Amino acid sequence: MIEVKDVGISFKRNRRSRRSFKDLFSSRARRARPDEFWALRHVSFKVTAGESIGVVGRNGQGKSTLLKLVAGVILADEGSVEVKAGTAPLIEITGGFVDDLSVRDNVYLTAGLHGMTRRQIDERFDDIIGFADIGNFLDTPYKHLSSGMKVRIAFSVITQLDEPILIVDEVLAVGDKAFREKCYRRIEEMLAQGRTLFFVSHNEKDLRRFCTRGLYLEGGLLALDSDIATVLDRYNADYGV
Ligand SMILES: Nc1ncnc2c1ncn2[C@@H]1O[C@H](COP(=O)(O)OP(=O)(O)OP(=O)(O)O)[C@@H](O)[C@H]1O
Repeated sequence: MIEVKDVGISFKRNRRSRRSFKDLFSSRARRARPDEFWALRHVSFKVTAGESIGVVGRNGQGKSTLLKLVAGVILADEGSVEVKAGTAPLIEITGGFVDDLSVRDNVYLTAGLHGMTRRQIDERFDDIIGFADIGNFLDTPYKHLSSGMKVRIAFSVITQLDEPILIVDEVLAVGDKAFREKCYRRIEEMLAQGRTLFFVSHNEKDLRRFCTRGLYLEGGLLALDSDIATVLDRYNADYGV
């Protein structure tokens, strides 16, 4: 379902140092500047349908970047990422929502972008809003919601999409305990339906609960790709307290 081959992506540390016009025409090697670094490099793995994968690693080791590559939000500088099915990503707190649009409009926009018709969205609208349980804020601009409310509505929408691959970054951590548990049950239901999951978390219990396989990123490299227990043991041995 997913094939990531020798993928690399580089970022600039300093946004103000622009690429010169000359750089555009020079080779990739020449373009490698001291202020560029590889957030991910030489990363390869394959995922089959129905697998649930936990991505672990310390802060800044490339976990969210990997999720964004799989979601197609960013493109690799090296190698290839092939994703043979649609993805429902919840990677940033904003959930890809537009700040100035109301909650209602954002629901229609996001679901529409994932191929749902207006009628299909109308049918699921009450379920989406009911699950999020955000009270009477349907016509409020998204930017005025609290972080927890933003995540509630974003999670609710993306889990109502029919996309086979669910991608969830740590954002759920801002939800309150009761809502998190509701989300986790929803994720379990989706796994039982055979969906594929990519999950980033710093919570070992959650990783063990949902994931069968782990990818351990260290310094942008894939340090270990194994069953989740082995990956967590290794991560704990390296950095556990
Ligand atoms: N758009 C960007 N421009 C420049 N640097 C970036 C960009 N996105 C990510 N980075 C950098 O790439 C590295 C990897 O970031 P990433 O968000 O993937 O880490 P992470 O493992 O998800 O971290 P955390 O556990 O803190 O969420 C970091 O050094 C980060 O600063």
